[in-house]
Amino acid sequence: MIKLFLLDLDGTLTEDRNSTAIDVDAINAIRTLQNNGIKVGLVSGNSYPVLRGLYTYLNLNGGFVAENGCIVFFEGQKYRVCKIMDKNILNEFRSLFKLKDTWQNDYRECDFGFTPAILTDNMVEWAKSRGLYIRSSGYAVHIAYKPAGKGVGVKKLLELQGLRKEEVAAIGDSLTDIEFFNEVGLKVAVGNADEELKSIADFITTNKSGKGVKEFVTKLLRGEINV
Ligand SMILES: O=C(O)COP(=O)(O)O
Ligand SMILES: [Mg+2]
Repeated sequence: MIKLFLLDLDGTLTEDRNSTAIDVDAINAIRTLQNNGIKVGLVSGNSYPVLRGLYTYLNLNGGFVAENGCIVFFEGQKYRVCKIMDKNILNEFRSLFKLKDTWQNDYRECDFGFTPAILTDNMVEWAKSRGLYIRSSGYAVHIAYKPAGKGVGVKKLLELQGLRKEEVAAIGDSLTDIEFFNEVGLKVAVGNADEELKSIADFITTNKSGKGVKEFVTKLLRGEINV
């Protein structure tokens, strides 16, 4: 039985990929889910303050994971599970690749985002040589010290709640959700997700992003998803 539903934010809870408008139907759907006793949480590459605010105002109860796995929040407590980023590494990345800092970098500790969200082979090589995690969410290129990635944060969040993988469902859109999916029992990709994520999903929604969230939640509550 699913006890916790974890959602990616950008491209999943929004109206579309590349949009930051949260889909109101998706909000209503997750509220109904919580009212039916299933906890709801967020797992995102966004910074801690952004997610803390959103989590509060969406009135969620299943905790959240910020900074692509590096920061975990549950029941009033914040946990940092990755190494703090070295400013020299950020400066090296900036000078080598000329990407733009995302506005949330002022509020980050471990995982930093840059735009445009296009990952090149040179960036991957550089990250490898520095022992860094690097991925594009479709919104930004993210770098952090390894071990990082949404999986490390999700693992911690499940431990804090005493939940088994099989009791948790996840929904996402991008390659940053691969590690997230590896830590849960039921993996759902929105209809417009990256092909690689779809290839490891148990369920792919017909609809894109937020409308896909609504579609999955409706099916789950009707008992139409076999878990
Ligand atoms: O922070 C980003 O770049 C994307 O965030 P997401 O993990 O919510 O899709
Ligand atoms: Mg996303």
